[in-house]
Amino acid sequence: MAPWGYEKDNGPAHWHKDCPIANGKNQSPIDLINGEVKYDSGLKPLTAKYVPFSDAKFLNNGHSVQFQPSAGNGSELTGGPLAVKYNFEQFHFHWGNNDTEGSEHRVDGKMYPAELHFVHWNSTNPSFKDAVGSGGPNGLAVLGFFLKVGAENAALKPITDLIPKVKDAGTSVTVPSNFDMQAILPATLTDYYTYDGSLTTPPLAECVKWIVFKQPLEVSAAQMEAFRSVINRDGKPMGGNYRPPCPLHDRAVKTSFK
Ligand SMILES: CCc1cc2c(cc1OS(N)(=O)=O)CC[C@@H]1[C@@H]2CC[C@]2(C)[C@@H](O)CC[C@@H]12
Ligand SMILES: [Zn+2]
Repeated sequence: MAPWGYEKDNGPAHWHKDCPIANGKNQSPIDLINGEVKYDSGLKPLTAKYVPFSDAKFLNNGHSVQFQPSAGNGSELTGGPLAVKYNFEQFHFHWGNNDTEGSEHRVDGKMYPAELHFVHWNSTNPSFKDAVGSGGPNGLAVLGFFLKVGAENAALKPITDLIPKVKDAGTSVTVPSNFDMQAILPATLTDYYTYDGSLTTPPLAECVKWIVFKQPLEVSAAQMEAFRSVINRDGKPMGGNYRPPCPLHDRAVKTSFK
């Protein structure tokens, strides 16, 4: 099969041919149906401690645009549904070609124009790749934030301002060392959905504790348009780089809020 993508001839409906786990029982994303989730009073807020990176790239990998430090620097995630400390690895985005589509997770069938994933790996593993392959849903912890169009997002501006420099697949740019990643996050990481799932692109490994925040972040229309100028390896707009929802099977979605 042609390398995987999001087009008609290589999109999500084809992925099972190279990745049979695509039809597994713990796949992501899912539709978060409020009538079916279960409040869990044991779910505490999460704590993300992000230290500014001295050497990080912002890159276009053909499927997304991604913030990627060259090495760990002690940035970590703890709390919530997590039993141990998780190290920050990268963040990246999924978006649509118009405001009615773009997010991977949905809420009662509603899609947001984009979704931001902060990726962390279980620190009991020697490396990120080991964590991906560690088996079971505790290898990675991914924070998902919906993006909606509204006020300009000043914390994300240093990143969205770099997008024109990574318009073409395979390009990258150095991120200024004064970029404050912590500022992207809401002050308190309280109201979220959490469930056991997978990577949302091949190899679709079922290694992710998903933590999706109820409250969307806002970005301006201009910031949304910046994403829509990015192109993929086929020279087409990258917008639409989201997988449709997968069956829940017998998983429970828990919430930290009533
Ligand atoms: C969770 C973020 C993440 C990590 C990876 C992918 C996709 C990912 O985004 S997502 N949307 O969170 O699932 C696809 C490529 C994967 C990578 C995890 C590590 C690898 C599996 C490598 O070992 C080889 C291919 C890599
Ligand atoms: Zn993602």
